[in-house]
Amino acid sequence: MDVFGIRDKKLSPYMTENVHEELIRLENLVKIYDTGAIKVLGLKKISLTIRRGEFVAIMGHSGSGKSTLMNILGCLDRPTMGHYYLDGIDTAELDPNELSAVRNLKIGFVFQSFNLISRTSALKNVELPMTYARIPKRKRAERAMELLECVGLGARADHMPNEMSGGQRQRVAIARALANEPPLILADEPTGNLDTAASIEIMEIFSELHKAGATVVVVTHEENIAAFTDRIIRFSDGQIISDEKNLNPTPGSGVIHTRGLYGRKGEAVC
Ligand SMILES: Nc1ncnc2c1ncn2[C@@H]1O[C@H](COP(=O)(O)OP(=O)(O)OP(=O)(O)O)[C@@H](O)[C@H]1O
Repeated sequence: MDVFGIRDKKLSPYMTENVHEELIRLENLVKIYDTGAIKVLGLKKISLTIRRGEFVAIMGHSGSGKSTLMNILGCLDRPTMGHYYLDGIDTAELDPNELSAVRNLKIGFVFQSFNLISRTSALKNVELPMTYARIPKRKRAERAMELLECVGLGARADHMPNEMSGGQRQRVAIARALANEPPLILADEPTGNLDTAASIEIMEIFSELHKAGATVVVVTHEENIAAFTDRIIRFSDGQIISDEKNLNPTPGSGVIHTRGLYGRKGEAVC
């Protein structure tokens, strides 16, 4: 199987072939944690489809299975049973190298704790995924600068993470997540370490990215954060207990300049 050229090591970040309407398809997904003495069911036969361009919140109490799901969606862990198709690819068929290549090209991660590299400038942090994708140095720097400008941090490109506020760090992390134009943005409690104003700012960026065509999946505990999304999926005890459209999402401010930020190849609507 040729996973969109990964076997050929053609790791172009701007690949848009294999565009599948269903970006995520989970079929009877089961995750069992085998701790030796006992087996814990993390996910119980989850079936779910997320279409390209959706903006989705995953909610649920502690222990409901959100992190387990995010780890599988992010190709960081494998299901015990069932299938996870990402952009039409059955991730179960990939070897570890292919899986990490898929991760780098198809998924942009945003974490609660930002996960920026300290003592490394904002610009270099954003460049990093492009280094793994073998983008030439000049192009990397250009694109990283463009992304930082889009999230309003052009003037901070040389700053280190510890010279920035939490909200600014998370904006750098979002710029980094977008570096390879991944079709999927996975954000795990992205506002968990932020105050209300910064949280709103971050959700407005996601909202604008969604309008620009990105598929964004956000795990959150907070109703006002989930309110920005178009679809809220609630988990309890490893199962989906509700999956509802949010007909009146909190709007983005529109001040974030996403034109050219995402989907320059026409995959997304800018
Ligand atoms: N590594 C592990 N080993 C054993 N059991 C685990 C492991 N990780 C998760 N679990 C169990 O799987 C279930 C789902 O846990 P998960 O971490 O996915 O929940 P969560 O909704 O993300 O919780 P939180 O909001 O607290 O992060 C829980 O019963 C948990 O105890």
